[in-house]
Amino acid sequence: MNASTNTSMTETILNVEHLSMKFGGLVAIGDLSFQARRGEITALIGPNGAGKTTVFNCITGFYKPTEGMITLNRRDGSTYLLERLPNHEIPARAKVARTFQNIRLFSGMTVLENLLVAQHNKLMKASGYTFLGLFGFSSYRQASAESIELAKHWLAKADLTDRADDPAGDLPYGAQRRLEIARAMCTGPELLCLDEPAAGLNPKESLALNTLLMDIKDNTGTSILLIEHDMSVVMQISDHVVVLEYGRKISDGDPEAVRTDPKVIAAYLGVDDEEVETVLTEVGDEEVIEQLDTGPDPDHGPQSSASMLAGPVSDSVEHGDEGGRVTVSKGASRAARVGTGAKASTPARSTASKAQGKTSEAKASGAKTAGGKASAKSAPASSAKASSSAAARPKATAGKPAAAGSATAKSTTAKPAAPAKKPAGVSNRLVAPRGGREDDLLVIKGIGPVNKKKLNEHGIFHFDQIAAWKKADIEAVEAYLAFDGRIAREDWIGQAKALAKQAAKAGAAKSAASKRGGRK
Ligand SMILES: Nc1ncnc2c1ncn2[C@@H]1O[C@H](COP(=O)(O)OP(=O)(O)OP(=O)(O)O)[C@@H](O)[C@H]1O
Repeated sequence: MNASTNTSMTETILNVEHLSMKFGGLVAIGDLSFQARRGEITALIGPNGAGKTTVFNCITGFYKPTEGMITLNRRDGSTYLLERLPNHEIPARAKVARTFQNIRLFSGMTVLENLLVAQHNKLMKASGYTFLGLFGFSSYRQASAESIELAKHWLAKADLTDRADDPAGDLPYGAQRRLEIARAMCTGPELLCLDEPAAGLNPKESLALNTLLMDIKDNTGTSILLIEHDMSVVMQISDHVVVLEYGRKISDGDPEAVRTDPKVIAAYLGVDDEEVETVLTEVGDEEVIEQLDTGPDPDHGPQSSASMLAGPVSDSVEHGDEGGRVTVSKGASRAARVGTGAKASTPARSTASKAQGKTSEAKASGAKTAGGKASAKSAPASSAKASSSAAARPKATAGKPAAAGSATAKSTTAKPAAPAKKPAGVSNRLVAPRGGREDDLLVIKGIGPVNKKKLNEHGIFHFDQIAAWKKADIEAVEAYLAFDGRIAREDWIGQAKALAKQAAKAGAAKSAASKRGGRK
């Protein structure tokens, strides 16, 4: 048994130290350290491919990390090194439970049965792992009654009592998410790991989720580690936020500190476009605004990557030679670009122009990244380490040139880059709204005023235009919106199809009515 008493660590439930995870040549997580405190909600955020799920998979034993240590301190003082525990022992012994990005319920079983199945281990133990349970062995009967009570308790907490006898698969999406969490809670976890619990939820369902998570936090003592893209959830309920970019930590602190951290804003981590603008205005940091306001780089256009945020295809993360430290290519990180404090308008372009050569090299070698995720290609020897000094806040250096010797500082004196190529446009763009009247794109969840403005600027005014987008259109649009994958994640096309259908129906009804009116 690798459990030992450790009283000094009682405030920290989870201690991740120098965690690295490589998949072949790809470094999904590089030298990551952070802590989660007992009784708190810790959020792990970052753009697609930042390594969040990989961290979860290491904590819950699905992956054995390449390097590093993950220590779980239980309330009774025992300590478990999770990377050494067989994965099936992590829930039972270390008391870590998790949910997945894709709901994994027994959809044919009832809601109540799902909660009872979760307690199978406890019941098996009570039966002495024999058939005695069938004959009403008293310890089994007691455990069985307790299991039902616990299931009922979590049914009520998740607001699912009325649906107890319905098949889990019949529940609305938001209720299924809550059921998954209730099921995990029936195992009595000390640490609950939730992978994007708010994904696909409508605002009402999101609110119900927040309520459930706050209830868990306030009344059970279970600590929560949360991966989430929905910033309203993160900012409202988290005590502590850790931000990843390309497998490395770029920020760590309370929600307000992280929200206004220029490195985070620069990386657009999990923050909606609208929110970025609000934050920048609140922060009032013109230098950061200027640095970000350079428009999509040609290297970040749809040809090389689906997102201007994803970095050129050749941008990479790799292990350095000394001490197994991980280096991140400068061009890969928007956060690092801000961190140099280099003057506005030149850094992004200059870095982009430097990256141009690498991009074509990557293309030639066929090193493509799916959905803008980090590629496994080696960074050049000159790539700067993404050290905390490189990531110093630009406010501290406002108005000053970047530190001598910094890669980006040099780039500020470079000749201006060639004019940017325009990213390929959307196939069905219009010069102006049809009949001079545009649809209210703001009713599509995920499109806020900033995105709407950008869409309009790119000739998109109507639901049916969005409904008709194909893969290439989505890539073209994502080149000027923040975040890879948001169109699919928020199902803009599905929403637009439904709205276009409604609008067509309303239009048909109106013209029928006017015809009838004309005949009278
Ligand atoms: N089993 C695997 N084999 C190879 N590469 C993997 C594997 N799992 C993850 N990766 C890669 O590791 C990187 C990090 O992926 P991960 O899923 O952890 O990111 P994430 O931050 O959770 O992204 P998302 O928000 O899209 O879920 C990605 O480049 C991904 O392609």
